[in-house]
Amino acid sequence: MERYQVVVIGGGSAGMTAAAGAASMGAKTALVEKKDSLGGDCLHYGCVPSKSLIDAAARVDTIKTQNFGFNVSGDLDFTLVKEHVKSAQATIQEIDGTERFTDLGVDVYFGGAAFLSPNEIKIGHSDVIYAEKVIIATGSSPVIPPIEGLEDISFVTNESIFDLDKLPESLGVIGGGTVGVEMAQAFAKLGSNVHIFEGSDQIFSKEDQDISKYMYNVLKEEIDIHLNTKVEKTLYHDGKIDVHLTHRNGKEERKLVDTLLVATGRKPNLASLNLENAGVATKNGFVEVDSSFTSSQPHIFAVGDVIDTLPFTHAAGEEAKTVVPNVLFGLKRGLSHAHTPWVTFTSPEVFHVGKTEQQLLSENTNYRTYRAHLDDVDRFITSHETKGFVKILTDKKGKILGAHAAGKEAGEWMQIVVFAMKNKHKIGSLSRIIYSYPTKAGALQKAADIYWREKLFEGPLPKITRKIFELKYKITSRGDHPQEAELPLKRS
Ligand SMILES: Cc1cc2nc3c(=O)[nH]c(=O)nc-3n(C[C@H](O)[C@H](O)[C@H](O)COP(=O)(O)OP(=O)(O)OC[C@H]3O[C@@H](n4cnc5c(N)ncnc54)[C@H](O)[C@@H]3O)c2cc1C
Ligand SMILES: NC(=O)c1ccc[n+]([C@@H]2O[C@H](COP(=O)([O-])OP(=O)(O)OC[C@H]3O[C@@H](n4cnc5c(N)ncnc54)[C@H](O)[C@@H]3O)[C@@H](O)[C@H]2O)c1
Repeated sequence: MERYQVVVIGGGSAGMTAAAGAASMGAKTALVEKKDSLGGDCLHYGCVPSKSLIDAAARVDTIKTQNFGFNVSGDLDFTLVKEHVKSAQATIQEIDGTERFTDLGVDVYFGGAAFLSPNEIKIGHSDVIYAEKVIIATGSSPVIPPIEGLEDISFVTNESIFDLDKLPESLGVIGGGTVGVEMAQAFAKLGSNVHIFEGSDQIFSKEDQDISKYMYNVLKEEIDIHLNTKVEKTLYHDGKIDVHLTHRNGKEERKLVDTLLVATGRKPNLASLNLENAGVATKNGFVEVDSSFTSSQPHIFAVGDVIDTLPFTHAAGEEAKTVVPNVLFGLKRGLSHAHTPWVTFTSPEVFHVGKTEQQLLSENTNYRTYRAHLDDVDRFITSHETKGFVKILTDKKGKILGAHAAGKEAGEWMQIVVFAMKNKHKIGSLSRIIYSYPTKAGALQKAADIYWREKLFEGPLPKITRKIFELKYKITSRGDHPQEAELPLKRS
Protein backbone atom coordinates (compact mmCIF):
# COMPACT_ATOMS: atom_id res chain seq x y z
CA MET A 1 0.00 0.00 0.00
CA GLU A 2 1.42 3.43 -0.99
CA ARG A 3 2.11 5.53 2.08
CA TYR A 4 1.74 9.35 2.14
CA GLN A 5 2.58 11.98 4.72
CA VAL A 6 -0.40 14.03 3.52
CA VAL A 7 -3.48 12.95 1.57
CA VAL A 8 -5.76 15.73 0.35
CA ILE A 9 -9.28 14.64 -0.58
CA GLY A 10 -10.94 16.92 -3.12
CA GLY A 11 -9.27 18.74 -6.01
CA GLY A 12 -11.13 22.05 -5.81
CA SER A 13 -9.97 25.49 -4.64
CA ALA A 14 -9.15 24.33 -1.12
CA GLY A 15 -7.67 20.94 -2.03
CA MET A 16 -5.44 22.21 -4.84
CA THR A 17 -3.99 24.95 -2.60
CA ALA A 18 -3.41 22.51 0.27
CA ALA A 19 -1.78 19.87 -1.93
CA ALA A 20 0.49 22.39 -3.66
CA GLY A 21 1.49 23.83 -0.27
CA ALA A 22 2.24 20.46 1.35
CA ALA A 23 4.24 19.20 -1.64
CA SER A 24 6.19 22.46 -1.92
CA MET A 25 7.26 21.99 1.70
CA GLY A 26 8.61 18.56 0.77
CA ALA A 27 5.89 16.29 2.18
CA LYS A 28 4.99 13.16 0.20
CA THR A 29 1.53 14.22 -0.91
CA ALA A 30 -1.42 12.66 -2.71
CA LEU A 31 -4.40 14.57 -4.11
CA VAL A 32 -7.57 12.57 -4.69
CA GLU A 33 -10.34 13.91 -6.93
CA LYS A 34 -13.64 12.16 -7.61
CA LYS A 35 -14.26 13.77 -11.03
CA ASP A 36 -11.96 13.29 -14.00
CA SER A 37 -10.28 16.70 -13.75
CA LEU A 38 -9.11 19.12 -11.07
CA GLY A 39 -10.67 22.50 -10.44
CA GLY A 40 -13.75 21.72 -8.34
CA ASP A 41 -16.98 23.63 -8.32
CA CYS A 42 -15.39 27.02 -8.88
CA LEU A 43 -13.90 26.09 -12.24
CA HIS A 44 -16.51 23.67 -13.54
CA TYR A 45 -19.89 24.87 -12.23
CA GLY A 46 -19.30 27.96 -10.13
CA CYS A 47 -17.26 31.14 -10.15
CA VAL A 48 -15.60 30.75 -13.53
CA PRO A 49 -18.53 29.86 -15.82
CA SER A 50 -20.90 32.15 -13.91
CA LYS A 51 -18.59 35.16 -14.11
CA SER A 52 -17.88 34.48 -17.76
CA LEU A 53 -21.60 34.21 -18.53
CA ILE A 54 -22.26 37.42 -16.56
CA ASP A 55 -19.55 39.12 -18.60
CA ALA A 56 -21.10 37.94 -21.88
CA ALA A 57 -24.53 39.09 -20.71
CA ALA A 58 -23.19 42.53 -19.73
CA ARG A 59 -21.71 42.96 -23.22
CA VAL A 60 -24.98 41.97 -24.86
CA ASP A 61 -26.81 44.39 -22.61
CA THR A 62 -24.42 47.22 -23.48
CA ILE A 63 -24.96 46.59 -27.19
CA LYS A 64 -28.71 46.69 -26.65
CA THR A 65 -28.89 49.68 -24.35
CA GLN A 66 -25.84 51.90 -24.99
CA ASN A 67 -25.17 51.46 -28.69
CA PHE A 68 -24.39 55.16 -29.42
CA GLY A 69 -26.38 55.09 -32.60
CA PHE A 70 -24.68 52.10 -34.20
CA ASN A 71 -27.35 50.20 -35.98
CA VAL A 72 -26.92 46.76 -34.42
CA SER A 73 -29.49 44.19 -35.42
CA GLY A 74 -29.81 40.43 -35.35
CA ASP A 75 -30.41 37.70 -32.83
CA LEU A 76 -28.18 36.53 -30.03
CA ASP A 77 -26.03 33.52 -30.94
CA PHE A 78 -26.15 31.51 -27.71
CA THR A 79 -23.48 29.10 -28.97
CA LEU A 80 -21.03 32.02 -29.04
CA VAL A 81 -22.00 32.91 -25.48
CA LYS A 82 -21.28 29.31 -24.49
CA GLU A 83 -17.97 29.39 -26.33
CA HIS A 84 -17.03 32.54 -24.40
CA VAL A 85 -17.71 30.63 -21.16
CA LYS A 86 -16.10 27.33 -22.18
CA SER A 87 -12.90 28.91 -23.47
CA ALA A 88 -12.42 30.81 -20.19
CA GLN A 89 -12.84 27.52 -18.33
CA ALA A 90 -10.43 25.73 -20.67
CA THR A 91 -7.73 28.37 -20.14
CA ILE A 92 -7.97 28.13 -16.36
CA GLN A 93 -8.19 24.32 -16.55
CA GLU A 94 -4.85 24.35 -18.31
CA ILE A 95 -3.29 26.51 -15.60
CA ASP A 96 -4.72 24.29 -12.87
CA GLY A 97 -4.15 21.04 -14.76
CA THR A 98 -2.87 17.79 -13.29
CA GLU A 99 0.62 18.50 -14.62
CA ARG A 100 1.04 21.52 -12.38
CA PHE A 101 0.64 19.22 -9.39
CA THR A 102 2.66 16.27 -10.67
CA ASP A 103 5.46 18.78 -11.43
CA LEU A 104 5.34 19.75 -7.76
CA GLY A 105 5.68 16.08 -6.81
CA VAL A 106 2.01 15.46 -5.94
CA ASP A 107 0.57 12.04 -6.85
CA VAL A 108 -2.85 12.81 -8.33
CA TYR A 109 -5.51 10.08 -8.14
CA PHE A 110 -8.88 10.28 -9.91
CA GLY A 111 -11.70 8.42 -8.15
CA GLY A 112 -14.00 8.92 -5.17
CA ALA A 113 -12.21 8.67 -1.82
CA ALA A 114 -13.71 6.82 1.14
CA PHE A 115 -12.21 6.06 4.55
CA LEU A 116 -11.66 2.38 5.36
CA SER A 117 -10.10 3.31 8.71
CA PRO A 118 -8.69 6.54 10.22
CA ASN A 119 -5.55 6.18 8.07
CA GLU A 120 -6.61 4.07 5.10
CA ILE A 121 -8.38 5.58 2.14
CA LYS A 122 -9.91 3.68 -0.72
CA ILE A 123 -9.95 5.39 -4.10
CA GLY A 124 -12.67 4.33 -6.51
CA HIS A 125 -12.83 0.56 -6.69
CA SER A 126 -9.16 -0.30 -6.62
CA ASP A 127 -6.37 1.69 -4.91
CA VAL A 128 -6.02 1.85 -1.17
CA ILE A 129 -3.50 4.34 0.20
CA TYR A 130 -2.17 5.01 3.70
CA ALA A 131 -2.33 8.58 5.03
CA GLU A 132 -0.40 9.86 8.04
CA LYS A 133 -2.38 13.10 7.82
CA VAL A 134 -5.55 13.85 5.85
CA ILE A 135 -7.04 17.13 4.66
CA ILE A 136 -10.72 16.83 3.71
CA ALA A 137 -11.65 19.42 1.05
CA THR A 138 -14.62 17.82 -0.68
CA GLY A 139 -16.66 21.01 -1.09
CA SER A 140 -20.42 21.26 -1.43
CA SER A 141 -23.30 20.50 -3.81
CA PRO A 142 -26.66 22.09 -4.50
CA VAL A 143 -29.49 21.34 -2.07
CA ILE A 144 -32.59 20.04 -3.84
CA PRO A 145 -35.67 20.96 -1.78
CA PRO A 146 -38.49 18.43 -1.35
CA ILE A 147 -40.94 19.98 -3.83
CA GLU A 148 -43.68 17.76 -5.23
CA GLY A 149 -42.94 16.74 -8.81
CA LEU A 150 -39.46 18.29 -8.90
CA GLU A 151 -37.71 14.95 -9.36
CA ASP A 152 -40.02 14.14 -12.29
CA ILE A 153 -39.09 17.17 -14.36
CA SER A 154 -35.80 18.02 -15.91
CA PHE A 155 -34.69 21.01 -13.82
CA VAL A 156 -31.17 22.46 -13.86
CA THR A 157 -28.74 23.42 -11.09
CA ASN A 158 -25.44 25.28 -11.25
CA GLU A 159 -23.98 21.96 -12.39
CA SER A 160 -26.03 21.85 -15.60
CA ILE A 161 -27.16 25.40 -16.44
CA PHE A 162 -23.94 26.17 -18.33
CA ASP A 163 -24.66 23.26 -20.69
CA LEU A 164 -28.07 24.49 -21.93
CA ASP A 165 -28.32 24.11 -25.70
CA LYS A 166 -30.27 27.28 -26.25
CA LEU A 167 -31.23 30.40 -24.42
CA PRO A 168 -34.51 29.67 -22.61
CA GLU A 169 -37.30 32.00 -23.57
CA SER A 170 -38.39 31.90 -19.97
CA LEU A 171 -36.41 30.89 -16.89
CA GLY A 172 -37.77 30.20 -13.40
CA VAL A 173 -35.26 30.38 -10.54
CA ILE A 174 -36.08 28.83 -7.17
CA GLY A 175 -34.00 30.72 -4.58
CA GLY A 176 -33.01 34.38 -4.51
CA GLY A 177 -29.55 33.85 -2.99
CA THR A 178 -26.24 34.57 -4.67
CA VAL A 179 -26.41 31.80 -7.26
CA GLY A 180 -30.05 32.51 -8.11
CA VAL A 181 -29.70 36.27 -8.44
CA GLU A 182 -26.45 36.25 -10.41
CA MET A 183 -27.82 33.70 -12.90
CA ALA A 184 -31.27 35.32 -13.07
CA GLN A 185 -29.83 38.69 -14.05
CA ALA A 186 -27.37 37.20 -16.57
CA PHE A 187 -30.14 35.32 -18.37
CA ALA A 188 -32.42 38.35 -18.22
CA LYS A 189 -29.73 40.46 -19.87
CA LEU A 190 -29.23 37.79 -22.54
CA GLY A 191 -32.95 38.03 -23.30
CA SER A 192 -34.78 35.40 -21.21
CA ASN A 193 -37.93 36.31 -19.37
CA VAL A 194 -36.88 35.52 -15.77
CA HIS A 195 -38.81 34.86 -12.55
CA ILE A 196 -37.25 34.39 -9.12
CA PHE A 197 -39.29 32.41 -6.57
CA GLU A 198 -37.87 33.24 -3.14
CA GLY A 199 -39.29 31.69 0.03
CA SER A 200 -38.24 34.48 2.42
CA ASP A 201 -39.15 38.15 2.42
CA GLN A 202 -35.97 39.36 0.72
CA ILE A 203 -33.19 38.67 -1.72
CA PHE A 204 -29.57 39.39 -0.71
CA SER A 205 -30.45 38.40 2.85
CA LYS A 206 -26.78 38.34 3.99
CA GLU A 207 -26.18 41.94 2.90
CA ASP A 208 -26.69 45.18 4.76
CA GLN A 209 -30.40 45.98 4.51
CA ASP A 210 -29.77 49.25 2.64
CA ILE A 211 -27.95 47.22 -0.01
CA SER A 212 -30.56 44.45 -0.23
CA LYS A 213 -33.41 46.94 -0.57
CA TYR A 214 -31.51 48.95 -3.15
CA MET A 215 -30.62 45.85 -5.17
CA TYR A 216 -34.19 44.56 -5.02
CA ASN A 217 -35.37 47.82 -6.60
CA VAL A 218 -32.68 47.68 -9.27
CA LEU A 219 -33.22 44.02 -10.13
CA LYS A 220 -36.99 44.13 -10.26
CA GLU A 221 -36.64 46.33 -13.34
CA GLU A 222 -35.26 43.28 -15.18
CA ILE A 223 -36.56 40.27 -13.25
CA ASP A 224 -39.97 39.29 -11.98
CA ILE A 225 -39.15 38.72 -8.30
CA HIS A 226 -41.69 36.80 -6.20
CA LEU A 227 -40.83 37.11 -2.48
CA ASN A 228 -42.55 35.15 0.32
CA THR A 229 -43.35 32.53 -2.28
CA LYS A 230 -43.54 28.79 -1.79
CA VAL A 231 -43.11 26.51 -4.78
CA GLU A 232 -45.77 23.88 -4.08
CA LYS A 233 -45.26 21.60 -7.04
CA THR A 234 -43.87 21.39 -10.55
CA LEU A 235 -45.15 19.43 -13.54
CA TYR A 236 -45.06 19.50 -17.32
CA HIS A 237 -47.83 21.37 -19.11
CA ASP A 238 -47.95 22.07 -22.85
CA GLY A 239 -44.22 21.37 -23.23
CA LYS A 240 -43.37 23.82 -20.45
CA ILE A 241 -42.63 23.50 -16.76
CA ASP A 242 -45.71 24.49 -14.80
CA VAL A 243 -44.66 25.96 -11.44
CA HIS A 244 -47.42 26.10 -8.79
CA LEU A 245 -46.85 28.84 -6.26
CA THR A 246 -48.46 29.94 -3.02
CA HIS A 247 -47.73 33.43 -1.77
CA ARG A 248 -47.60 34.16 1.95
CA ASN A 249 -50.94 35.99 1.72
CA GLY A 250 -52.52 32.71 0.56
CA LYS A 251 -52.78 33.73 -3.09
CA GLU A 252 -52.08 30.89 -5.50
CA GLU A 253 -50.44 31.42 -8.86
CA ARG A 254 -48.92 29.39 -11.71
CA LYS A 255 -45.99 30.29 -13.92
CA LEU A 256 -45.06 28.45 -17.10
CA VAL A 257 -41.32 28.42 -17.80
CA ASP A 258 -39.03 26.66 -20.30
CA THR A 259 -36.22 26.05 -17.82
CA LEU A 260 -36.22 25.84 -14.04
CA LEU A 261 -33.03 26.54 -12.05
CA VAL A 262 -32.86 25.25 -8.48
CA ALA A 263 -30.55 27.50 -6.42
CA THR A 264 -31.68 26.95 -2.85
CA GLY A 265 -28.35 26.66 -1.03
CA ARG A 266 -25.54 24.17 -0.61
CA LYS A 267 -24.79 21.02 1.37
CA PRO A 268 -21.31 19.66 2.19
CA ASN A 269 -20.08 16.65 0.16
CA LEU A 270 -19.67 14.06 2.89
CA ALA A 271 -22.04 11.24 1.98
CA SER A 272 -19.55 9.01 0.18
CA LEU A 273 -16.55 9.61 2.47
CA ASN A 274 -17.55 7.02 5.12
CA LEU A 275 -16.45 9.42 7.87
CA GLU A 276 -17.69 6.96 10.51
CA ASN A 277 -14.80 4.64 9.56
CA ALA A 278 -12.38 7.45 10.37
CA GLY A 279 -14.14 8.57 13.56
CA VAL A 280 -14.57 12.11 12.25
CA ALA A 281 -17.44 14.03 13.87
CA THR A 282 -19.85 16.27 11.96
CA LYS A 283 -22.04 19.14 13.10
CA ASN A 284 -25.09 20.38 11.18
CA GLY A 285 -23.88 18.34 8.22
CA PHE A 286 -20.40 19.96 8.10
CA VAL A 287 -17.11 18.43 9.26
CA GLU A 288 -16.66 19.73 12.79
CA VAL A 289 -13.29 21.47 13.20
CA ASP A 290 -11.63 23.59 15.88
CA SER A 291 -10.04 26.97 15.20
CA SER A 292 -6.96 25.29 13.66
CA PHE A 293 -9.14 23.30 11.20
CA THR A 294 -8.48 20.06 13.10
CA SER A 295 -11.37 17.56 13.20
CA SER A 296 -12.30 15.30 16.09
CA GLN A 297 -9.38 13.12 14.88
CA PRO A 298 -6.08 14.96 15.52
CA HIS A 299 -4.52 13.81 12.23
CA ILE A 300 -7.54 14.73 10.06
CA PHE A 301 -8.21 18.33 9.04
CA ALA A 302 -10.88 19.98 6.89
CA VAL A 303 -11.11 23.25 4.92
CA GLY A 304 -13.33 24.93 2.33
CA ASP A 305 -17.06 24.50 1.76
CA VAL A 306 -17.08 21.25 3.71
CA ILE A 307 -16.74 23.20 7.00
CA ASP A 308 -19.11 25.80 8.37
CA THR A 309 -17.22 29.02 7.55
CA LEU A 310 -17.62 31.29 4.52
CA PRO A 311 -18.47 29.36 1.32
CA PHE A 312 -16.24 31.26 -1.11
CA THR A 313 -13.25 30.30 -3.22
CA HIS A 314 -10.95 32.87 -1.64
CA ALA A 315 -12.00 31.73 1.85
CA ALA A 316 -11.33 28.10 0.90
CA GLY A 317 -7.90 29.03 -0.49
CA GLU A 318 -6.92 31.01 2.60
CA GLU A 319 -8.08 28.23 4.92
CA ALA A 320 -5.97 25.78 2.93
CA LYS A 321 -2.89 28.03 3.19
CA THR A 322 -3.46 28.29 6.94
CA VAL A 323 -3.94 24.58 7.54
CA VAL A 324 -0.78 23.36 5.76
CA PRO A 325 1.69 24.39 8.53
CA ASN A 326 -0.72 22.94 11.11
CA VAL A 327 -0.73 19.63 9.26
CA LEU A 328 3.02 19.50 8.62
CA PHE A 329 4.46 21.03 11.78
CA GLY A 330 1.75 20.52 14.37
CA LEU A 331 1.05 24.26 14.65
CA LYS A 332 -2.36 25.50 15.76
CA ARG A 333 -2.77 28.47 13.44
CA GLY A 334 -6.28 29.80 13.00
CA LEU A 335 -7.89 32.20 10.55
CA SER A 336 -10.40 34.91 11.26
CA HIS A 337 -12.86 35.70 8.50
CA ALA A 338 -13.70 39.06 10.11
CA HIS A 339 -11.98 40.83 7.20
CA THR A 340 -12.82 38.35 4.44
CA PRO A 341 -14.79 40.22 1.78
CA TRP A 342 -17.15 38.89 -0.83
CA VAL A 343 -18.61 40.22 -4.03
CA THR A 344 -21.86 39.41 -5.77
CA PHE A 345 -21.34 39.88 -9.48
CA THR A 346 -24.65 41.44 -10.35
CA SER A 347 -24.98 44.68 -12.19
CA PRO A 348 -24.28 46.81 -10.19
CA GLU A 349 -21.83 44.63 -8.25
CA VAL A 350 -22.26 44.25 -4.51
CA PHE A 351 -19.25 44.37 -2.19
CA HIS A 352 -19.33 43.26 1.43
CA VAL A 353 -16.71 43.25 4.17
CA GLY A 354 -17.19 43.18 7.94
CA LYS A 355 -20.39 43.88 9.79
CA THR A 356 -23.69 45.13 8.52
CA GLU A 357 -25.60 47.92 10.25
CA GLN A 358 -28.12 45.33 11.46
CA GLN A 359 -25.36 43.29 13.12
CA LEU A 360 -24.01 46.41 14.86
CA LEU A 361 -27.49 47.30 16.08
CA SER A 362 -28.08 43.82 17.44
CA GLU A 363 -24.73 44.01 19.30
CA ASN A 364 -25.59 47.48 20.70
CA THR A 365 -22.42 48.88 19.14
CA ASN A 366 -22.16 52.65 18.97
CA TYR A 367 -21.43 53.31 15.31
CA ARG A 368 -21.20 56.05 12.69
CA THR A 369 -22.20 55.81 9.03
CA TYR A 370 -20.42 57.46 6.09
CA ARG A 371 -22.04 57.33 2.67
CA ALA A 372 -21.40 58.49 -0.86
CA HIS A 373 -23.68 58.12 -3.84
CA LEU A 374 -22.22 57.24 -7.22
CA ASP A 375 -24.22 59.93 -9.03
CA ASP A 376 -21.96 62.35 -7.17
CA VAL A 377 -18.71 60.80 -8.42
CA ASP A 378 -17.28 62.08 -11.69
CA ARG A 379 -15.93 58.76 -13.00
CA PHE A 380 -19.36 57.15 -12.82
CA ILE A 381 -20.98 60.24 -14.31
CA THR A 382 -18.58 60.18 -17.28
CA SER A 383 -19.73 56.67 -18.21
CA HIS A 384 -23.38 57.18 -17.24
CA GLU A 385 -23.20 54.33 -14.72
CA THR A 386 -24.27 56.05 -11.56
CA LYS A 387 -26.32 53.30 -9.92
CA GLY A 388 -25.16 52.56 -6.40
CA PHE A 389 -23.61 53.90 -3.24
CA VAL A 390 -20.94 53.25 -0.63
CA LYS A 391 -21.66 52.80 3.04
CA ILE A 392 -18.88 52.63 5.61
CA LEU A 393 -19.58 51.83 9.24
CA THR A 394 -17.08 52.83 11.94
CA ASP A 395 -16.89 53.08 15.69
CA LYS A 396 -16.79 56.55 17.18
CA LYS A 397 -13.00 56.74 16.84
CA GLY A 398 -13.11 55.93 13.12
CA LYS A 399 -12.20 52.22 13.27
CA ILE A 400 -13.82 50.58 10.26
CA LEU A 401 -16.34 47.94 11.31
CA GLY A 402 -17.93 47.21 7.95
CA ALA A 403 -17.97 48.47 4.38
CA HIS A 404 -20.63 47.86 1.77
CA ALA A 405 -21.15 49.06 -1.74
CA ALA A 406 -23.31 48.60 -4.78
CA GLY A 407 -21.77 49.91 -7.97
CA LYS A 408 -20.12 49.20 -11.27
CA GLU A 409 -17.01 47.09 -10.49
CA ALA A 410 -17.43 47.71 -6.75
CA GLY A 411 -15.55 44.46 -6.14
CA GLU A 412 -12.41 46.05 -7.53
CA TRP A 413 -12.36 49.57 -6.14
CA MET A 414 -13.64 48.66 -2.66
CA GLN A 415 -10.85 46.13 -2.10
CA ILE A 416 -8.61 48.76 -0.50
CA VAL A 417 -10.97 48.84 2.50
CA VAL A 418 -9.99 45.25 3.24
CA PHE A 419 -6.34 46.33 3.44
CA ALA A 420 -7.31 49.23 5.69
CA MET A 421 -9.36 47.04 8.03
CA LYS A 422 -6.80 44.25 8.18
CA ASN A 423 -4.03 46.73 9.00
CA LYS A 424 -6.13 48.64 11.52
CA HIS A 425 -6.17 51.84 9.47
CA LYS A 426 -9.07 54.09 10.39
CA ILE A 427 -11.48 55.66 7.94
CA GLY A 428 -9.45 58.89 8.07
CA SER A 429 -6.52 57.17 6.38
CA LEU A 430 -8.75 56.25 3.43
CA SER A 431 -9.31 59.95 2.97
CA ARG A 432 -5.66 60.92 3.32
CA ILE A 433 -4.34 58.86 0.41
CA ILE A 434 -4.37 60.51 -3.01
CA TYR A 435 -6.78 59.03 -5.53
CA SER A 436 -6.14 59.47 -9.23
CA TYR A 437 -8.82 61.56 -10.85
CA PRO A 438 -11.29 60.47 -12.11
CA THR A 439 -11.48 56.91 -10.80
CA LYS A 440 -14.27 54.81 -9.36
CA ALA A 441 -12.43 54.67 -6.05
CA GLY A 442 -13.36 58.34 -5.82
CA ALA A 443 -16.61 57.05 -4.30
CA LEU A 444 -14.69 55.60 -1.41
CA GLN A 445 -12.73 58.82 -1.05
CA LYS A 446 -15.97 60.84 -0.93
CA ALA A 447 -17.37 58.66 1.85
CA ALA A 448 -14.12 58.80 3.81
CA ASP A 449 -13.75 62.57 3.29
CA ILE A 450 -16.93 63.09 5.28
CA TYR A 451 -15.06 61.85 8.35
CA TRP A 452 -12.44 64.62 8.05
CA ARG A 453 -14.99 67.20 7.07
CA GLU A 454 -16.95 66.46 10.24
CA LYS A 455 -13.79 66.47 12.32
CA LEU A 456 -12.31 69.62 10.77
CA PHE A 457 -15.30 71.78 9.97
CA GLU A 458 -17.90 70.71 12.51
CA GLY A 459 -15.68 70.46 15.61
CA PRO A 460 -14.15 73.28 17.75
CA LEU A 461 -11.30 73.96 15.28
CA PRO A 462 -13.27 76.09 12.77
CA LYS A 463 -14.59 78.28 15.63
CA ILE A 464 -11.03 79.01 16.75
CA THR A 465 -9.68 79.61 13.23
CA ARG A 466 -12.66 81.87 12.44
CA LYS A 467 -11.82 84.02 15.48
CA ILE A 468 -8.14 84.20 14.46
CA PHE A 469 -8.99 85.23 10.89
CA GLU A 470 -11.52 87.85 12.10
CA LEU A 471 -8.88 89.31 14.37
CA LYS A 472 -6.22 89.34 11.62
CA TYR A 473 -8.66 91.00 9.24
CA LYS A 474 -9.43 93.72 11.78
CA ILE A 475 -5.73 94.44 12.24
CA THR A 476 -4.89 94.47 8.53
CA SER A 477 -7.90 96.60 7.58
CA ARG A 478 -7.07 99.51 10.01
CA GLY A 479 -5.44 101.46 7.16
CA ASP A 480 -1.93 100.62 8.21
CA HIS A 481 -0.86 97.88 5.72
CA PRO A 482 2.62 96.75 6.70
CA GLN A 483 2.72 94.00 4.06
CA GLU A 484 1.86 96.40 1.26
CA ALA A 485 4.32 98.97 2.56
CA GLU A 486 7.06 96.41 2.40
CA LEU A 487 6.31 95.47 -1.21
CA PRO A 488 9.10 96.43 -3.66
CA LEU A 489 8.35 99.40 -5.90
CA LYS A 490 6.79 98.54 -9.20
CA ARG A 491 9.07 98.85 -12.19
CA SER A 492 8.14 101.82 -14.29
C1 LIG B 1 -22.76 29.10 -9.25
C2 LIG B 1 -21.69 29.41 -8.24
C3 LIG B 1 -20.94 30.55 -8.37
C4 LIG B 1 -19.95 30.84 -7.46
N1 LIG B 1 -19.25 32.00 -7.61
C5 LIG B 1 -18.29 32.32 -6.72
C6 LIG B 1 -17.52 33.50 -6.87
O1 LIG B 1 -17.71 34.27 -7.81
N2 LIG B 1 -16.56 33.76 -5.96
C7 LIG B 1 -16.32 32.94 -4.90
O2 LIG B 1 -15.44 33.23 -4.11
N3 LIG B 1 -17.03 31.79 -4.73
C8 LIG B 1 -18.00 31.47 -5.61
N4 LIG B 1 -18.72 30.31 -5.47
C9 LIG B 1 -18.40 29.43 -4.33
C10 LIG B 1 -17.16 28.56 -4.65
O3 LIG B 1 -17.37 27.86 -5.85
C11 LIG B 1 -16.90 27.59 -3.52
O4 LIG B 1 -16.87 28.28 -2.29
C12 LIG B 1 -15.57 26.89 -3.72
O5 LIG B 1 -15.58 26.15 -4.91
C13 LIG B 1 -15.29 25.94 -2.55
O6 LIG B 1 -14.07 25.29 -2.77
P1 LIG B 1 -13.82 23.85 -2.14
O7 LIG B 1 -12.44 23.47 -2.55
O8 LIG B 1 -14.17 23.83 -0.72
O9 LIG B 1 -14.87 22.90 -2.88
P2 LIG B 1 -15.01 22.50 -4.41
O10 LIG B 1 -14.48 23.52 -5.31
O11 LIG B 1 -16.42 22.09 -4.58
O12 LIG B 1 -14.07 21.23 -4.55
C14 LIG B 1 -14.36 20.02 -3.93
C15 LIG B 1 -13.84 18.91 -4.80
O13 LIG B 1 -13.93 17.70 -4.06
C16 LIG B 1 -14.34 16.66 -4.93
N5 LIG B 1 -14.90 15.57 -4.13
C17 LIG B 1 -16.09 15.52 -3.50
N6 LIG B 1 -16.23 14.35 -2.85
C18 LIG B 1 -15.10 13.66 -3.08
C19 LIG B 1 -14.65 12.37 -2.69
N7 LIG B 1 -15.36 11.59 -1.92
N8 LIG B 1 -13.43 11.97 -3.12
C20 LIG B 1 -12.66 12.75 -3.92
N9 LIG B 1 -13.04 13.98 -4.31
C21 LIG B 1 -14.24 14.42 -3.89
C22 LIG B 1 -15.33 17.35 -5.85
O14 LIG B 1 -15.51 16.63 -7.04
C23 LIG B 1 -14.67 18.70 -6.06
O15 LIG B 1 -13.82 18.70 -7.18
C24 LIG B 1 -19.71 29.97 -6.37
C25 LIG B 1 -20.48 28.81 -6.24
C26 LIG B 1 -21.45 28.53 -7.15
C27 LIG B 1 -22.26 27.26 -6.97
N1 LIG C 1 -20.22 35.85 -6.15
C1 LIG C 1 -19.96 34.88 -5.29
O1 LIG C 1 -19.02 34.94 -4.53
C2 LIG C 1 -20.86 33.71 -5.25
C3 LIG C 1 -21.74 33.44 -6.29
C4 LIG C 1 -22.58 32.35 -6.19
C5 LIG C 1 -22.51 31.53 -5.07
N2 LIG C 1 -21.65 31.82 -4.10
C6 LIG C 1 -21.59 30.98 -2.88
O2 LIG C 1 -22.49 29.91 -2.98
C7 LIG C 1 -23.31 29.89 -1.83
C8 LIG C 1 -24.63 29.25 -2.15
O3 LIG C 1 -25.43 30.10 -2.94
P1 LIG C 1 -26.98 29.81 -3.11
O4 LIG C 1 -27.57 30.95 -3.82
O5 LIG C 1 -27.19 28.44 -3.59
O6 LIG C 1 -27.47 29.77 -1.61
P2 LIG C 1 -27.94 30.95 -0.63
O7 LIG C 1 -27.98 30.35 0.71
O8 LIG C 1 -27.14 32.17 -0.86
O9 LIG C 1 -29.43 31.28 -1.13
C9 LIG C 1 -30.44 30.34 -1.18
C10 LIG C 1 -31.76 31.08 -1.24
O10 LIG C 1 -32.78 30.16 -1.53
C11 LIG C 1 -33.89 30.41 -0.71
N3 LIG C 1 -34.63 29.15 -0.58
C12 LIG C 1 -34.24 28.02 0.05
N4 LIG C 1 -35.17 27.04 -0.12
C13 LIG C 1 -36.15 27.57 -0.89
C14 LIG C 1 -37.37 27.07 -1.44
N5 LIG C 1 -37.76 25.81 -1.23
N6 LIG C 1 -38.14 27.90 -2.18
C15 LIG C 1 -37.75 29.19 -2.41
N7 LIG C 1 -36.62 29.71 -1.93
C16 LIG C 1 -35.81 28.92 -1.19
C17 LIG C 1 -33.30 30.92 0.59
O11 LIG C 1 -34.22 31.69 1.32
C18 LIG C 1 -32.12 31.76 0.07
O12 LIG C 1 -32.49 33.08 -0.18
C19 LIG C 1 -23.40 31.33 -1.39
O13 LIG C 1 -23.66 31.44 -0.02
C20 LIG C 1 -22.06 31.87 -1.74
O14 LIG C 1 -21.19 31.70 -0.66
C21 LIG C 1 -20.82 32.89 -4.16
